[in-house]
Amino acid sequence: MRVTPPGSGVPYTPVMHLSDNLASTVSVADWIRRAPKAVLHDHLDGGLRPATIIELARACGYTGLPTEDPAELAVWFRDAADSGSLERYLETFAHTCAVMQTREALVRVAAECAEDLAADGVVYAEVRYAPEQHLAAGLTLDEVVEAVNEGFREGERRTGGRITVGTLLTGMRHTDRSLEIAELTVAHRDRGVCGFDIAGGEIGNPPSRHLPAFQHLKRNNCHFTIHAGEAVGAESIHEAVQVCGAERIGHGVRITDDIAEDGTLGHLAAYVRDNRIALEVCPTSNLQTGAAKDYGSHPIDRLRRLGFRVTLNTDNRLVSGTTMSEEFQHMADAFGYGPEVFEELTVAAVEAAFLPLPERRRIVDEIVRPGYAALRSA
Ligand SMILES: O=c1[nH]cnc2c1ncn2[C@@H]1O[C@H](CO)[C@@H](O)[C@H]1O
Ligand SMILES: [Zn+2]
Repeated sequence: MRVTPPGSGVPYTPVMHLSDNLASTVSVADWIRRAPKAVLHDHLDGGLRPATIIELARACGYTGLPTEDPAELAVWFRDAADSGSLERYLETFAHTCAVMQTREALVRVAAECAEDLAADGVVYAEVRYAPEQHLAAGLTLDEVVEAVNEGFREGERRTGGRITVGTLLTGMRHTDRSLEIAELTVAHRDRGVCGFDIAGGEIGNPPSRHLPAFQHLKRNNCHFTIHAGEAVGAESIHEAVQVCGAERIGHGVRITDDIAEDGTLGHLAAYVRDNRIALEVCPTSNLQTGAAKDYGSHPIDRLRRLGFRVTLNTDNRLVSGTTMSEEFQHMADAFGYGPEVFEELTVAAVEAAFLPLPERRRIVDEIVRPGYAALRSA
């Protein structure tokens, strides 16, 4: 049997060993798509619809796109990002950011993002972007945040409330606006913004460069995560957690530098595991940037078995050519994961969400658990 998961355009031959209590009439791709999912690490500017980029480029007069054919553009992004280098991966964002400079464009991209995630079975999402990258046509930082929030509220409405989306405001590691973005996060908290992040090229830009931003967030009891342990090893994770105070780690897969072959944890790895610091793992993106060799040898499974709070994420749906369903499928193929493990990963993500505790519990108890129970009895 050959089935095509949503968004991939690539035929799959699913591994049919996911029998766990599931009626055999339900295909693997089908139950994966229907399974409730939560994504904590998804970049707004890395997940646009190709056709939208082309339309927005025409509207704003951007002539730098490599092609005006949507299918070709999707392939171009995935291939260009598939270089083994994080820096090259990040170069592709010049095209998406170029067309995300007006209020209308931001509202549209955010609304479509909510729709696309919901269509893929995502019930809770934290979507991040760097407001400083959307000022070229004259918007202010506040206007950028308001436009994106408006788009997400519109997208939630269009899906009939099937998804809840919060945003994380990202400061870029190579610029010096992180304190300003941290202040913006505090100013818009509880109004669509649930936290802060630092992203961009990791080499040469340690998180401690942005200490004043993190101190401001801490003084104001605000949540934040930091991209670390993607292109640089465990020392980057150490800074993010111990110097800056990150509650979650974006990627974090290089924590394996601090784990011996026999599974003995060094002090940093033990601290991360024992404090339940969530790792926002993005397998396909890791393959493209060279942080992992292939799905089968990706450390996600080892980390999960060692008791780390592992979550599964897309990073950039367009740039990495993926969806949550496809990430699930890759994990099913590589490690034989079935509904039990996906339920565990989804609950872990909701528990690590930057949401009030009662809201996390509501999503787990009223949406995630019942959703998986319904799948099992299908
Ligand atoms: O995996 C990643 N590692 C580091 N930075 C990233 C990654 N994915 C995207 N961005 C960066 O975050 C910005 C805001 O969304 C993007 O423009 C991109 O430069
Ligand atoms: Zn990322």
